Amino acid sequence: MSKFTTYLIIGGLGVIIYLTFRLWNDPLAQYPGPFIAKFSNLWMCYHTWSCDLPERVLELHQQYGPVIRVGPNNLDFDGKAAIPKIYKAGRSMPKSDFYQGFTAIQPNLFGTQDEDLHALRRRQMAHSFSAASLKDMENIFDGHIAILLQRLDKFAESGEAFDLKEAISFFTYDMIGELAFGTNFESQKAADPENLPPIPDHVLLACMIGIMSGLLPYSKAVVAWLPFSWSRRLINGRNKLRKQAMACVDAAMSKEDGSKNLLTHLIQARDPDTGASLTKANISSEAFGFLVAGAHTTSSTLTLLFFHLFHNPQVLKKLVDELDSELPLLRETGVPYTMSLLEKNLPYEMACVRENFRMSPVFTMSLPRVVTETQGLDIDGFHVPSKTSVAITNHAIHHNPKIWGNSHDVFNPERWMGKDSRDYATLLMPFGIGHRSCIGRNIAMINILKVTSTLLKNYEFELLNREESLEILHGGVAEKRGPLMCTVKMRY
Ligand code: HEM
Repeated sequence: MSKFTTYLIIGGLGVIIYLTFRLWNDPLAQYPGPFIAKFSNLWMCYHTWSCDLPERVLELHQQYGPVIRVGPNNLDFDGKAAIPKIYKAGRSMPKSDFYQGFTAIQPNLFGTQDEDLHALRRRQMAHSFSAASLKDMENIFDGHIAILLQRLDKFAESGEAFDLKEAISFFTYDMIGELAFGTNFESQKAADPENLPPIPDHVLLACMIGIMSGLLPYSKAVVAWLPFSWSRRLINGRNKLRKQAMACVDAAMSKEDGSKNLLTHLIQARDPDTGASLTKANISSEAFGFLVAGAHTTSSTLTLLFFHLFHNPQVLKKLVDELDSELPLLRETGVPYTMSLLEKNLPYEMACVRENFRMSPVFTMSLPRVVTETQGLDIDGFHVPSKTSVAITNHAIHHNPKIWGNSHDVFNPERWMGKDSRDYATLLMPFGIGHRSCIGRNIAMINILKVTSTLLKNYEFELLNREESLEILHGGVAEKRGPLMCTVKMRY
């Protein structure tokens, strides 16, 4: 027998012994799911890479019920009783190793598993994200919206068809870039997709590494050395983004021009107990986190909202009627609507925004937490052993027919106008839930409300392809597949 055959037999025996051991010694054996998930995270990895993981998770819940097994140590729930157990238990349910995949400079507010560090950073940053502080930065939002309006005016004058998804992406990257780094990426001006930071690639890479951390202890190092063009593309994208972030922070720290944005707030942030400030590496990793967590999420949400509105003409008409009766003509003032005006009274617009978050949440990666109680934890009537990773996939709970009825796949803002809307709101988790939920929620809402109101008040959009059905790529942060091609006319 050749040496190679001997090694092959020994390797094969090793695999058989491992699999048998896992099957006999499997604390999650009772939970249904794909067979391969009993042994490995490859099922999750494959579907993350295919950008359809949330849809496969939804199908499994429809087949097996409220809890499914998606990895050797991973359960996914889709019932309302699971929400407080997983996301409102504070420090007793910390983030899992999945989040290690997101560290590009240092662990930041989003990715850190250290609850003390998280609490300190959240205290240091809370003020900059408050509604009052954002009012001081309203000029940043308005400046970039004004450029978006100029671009749309040109399309209206020429009658040329254009990609609204791309126009929104340029706007959002410039806007969040200026908030996070005090730098205008000028992608609206360049109108070149090559200028956009490679955030979707970074997020996809982070999710793949995060999922593999349960499979390979050194997954980050391993991915860096894989000889495939796709892994090289993702790694290069991350390196480019990291360099860009650090250069912007260097420039902003040396300029001190009195401008107010999230970066200048980070530079001034102090530990309330010790007075210590953040180091340059701390600041870079937080600003990097803002761009990654805030730009693609906001632009995707806006694109999906417009897609749903344009494909539901009755809803669109009702919304435009509300804007016409509640808001003054914009061209008389010359600047986008102020937050104080929009906050006032646009219940139907808010219902449309909520329904879009329900139908098409964009932060659709799994948000796993670890059970730390030594005796395990009962979640929605199921006993979960200690150290298990548990999550709720927001796409799956948002489409659970037991909660939303059989019309869960219909875009129907009316469901947010009725008496059940308060209960529904507790089940909507586009921004996560609990102490690790989105700190940038106010920024996202300001953008969404300002852009939606301003664009629909000023323009009438015509889709190039009315028959197009919605396909979503779930690469960690979801986006509509392909462009959203339109023509546009001025309304007045
Ligand atoms: C529509 C837009 C947005 C959506 C859907 C969204 C969604 C989310 C979700 C689901 C989480 C929780 C993740 C988890 O539990 O692991 C989160 C956290 C976070 N988001 Fe957002 N986000 C949006 C916009 C923003 C913006 C504009 C910023 C900043 C400029 C931002 C910064 C963050 C940060 C720093 C965290 C970590 C918070 C913590 O752990 O304390 N997000 N976001």
